[in-house]
Amino acid sequence: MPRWPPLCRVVLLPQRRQGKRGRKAAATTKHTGSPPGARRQQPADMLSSAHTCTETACHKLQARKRSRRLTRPAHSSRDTLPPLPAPPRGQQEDCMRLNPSFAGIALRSLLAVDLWASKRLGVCAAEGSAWGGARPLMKVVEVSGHGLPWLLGTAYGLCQSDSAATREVLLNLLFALLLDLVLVAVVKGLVKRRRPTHNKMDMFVTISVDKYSFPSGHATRAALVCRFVLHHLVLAVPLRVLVVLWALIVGISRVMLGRHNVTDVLFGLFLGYALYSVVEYCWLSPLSAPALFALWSS
Ligand SMILES: CC(C)=CCC/C(C)=C/CC/C(C)=C/COP(=O)(O)O
Repeated sequence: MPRWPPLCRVVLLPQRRQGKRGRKAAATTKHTGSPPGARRQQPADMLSSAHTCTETACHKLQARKRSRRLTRPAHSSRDTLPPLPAPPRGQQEDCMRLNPSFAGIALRSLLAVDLWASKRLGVCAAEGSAWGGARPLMKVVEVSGHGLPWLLGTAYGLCQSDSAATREVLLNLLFALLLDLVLVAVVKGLVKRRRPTHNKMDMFVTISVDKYSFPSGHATRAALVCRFVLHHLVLAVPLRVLVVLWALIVGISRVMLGRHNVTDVLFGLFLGYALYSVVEYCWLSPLSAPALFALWSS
């Protein structure tokens, strides 16, 4: 059997069905590697045919088997060409690596920029870093957005409150904080993105999933609490501005301390903001959760 050039699919046609013109074409193809009348392949064509080359590489084995199969008599009941079988799994992965999708390239580029920017912005990651002197202050900001003080403070306020309205708001804040802890733990456990390598693991009280960084728990909490407070507390404008600034500073401090990449914080802020809408939707009141409120008033 003749050996055909690897790019040439003409070889896959059975000789007996080609006729005179077909045989001539096949002869030309054998000699030049391209069908008669076809212009010579230009560099641009080669670029655009990269996919074909990859596909051919992936199907090389299958094409050989297939051409062997085509030597059977033309009167065979299976005269028509069967579809090419899917390449084995390993070869499929090679194809994907050689032909990354636009989304894949965009995501990889975003992550590369994210890592680079996060490293540059981690100016308080250690005492010896560019802004190492500000590290103690950043750690105070860290504690201000930590889950434990917020949970303990809300629970304490709930125990002390003597008005039904305050109790309702604090009970919902407690519910929101717990929901946030669970959601962040689930996403961290699923995504399993490691914290930046320049992070010093000297954080105030952590749980097991806190070895992961996506999303930032501090950022979700800051955005959630910020929306909650702005919605349920009557505050003067300067105080409202301070609350928003606090949430932003908590987010920024996560990157400056080297705890997180920028995307962890951005997604965290988005998640916390969205979570508040869920809390509003599931708002607990003496009407929707009478047992819970009865328990508290007794
Ligand atoms: C009731 C209970 C389970 C309390 C746990 C409070 C706690 C230890 C929360 C973890 C807060 C924390 C360290 C989050 C990590 O924040 P990132 O911004 O570093 O993701």
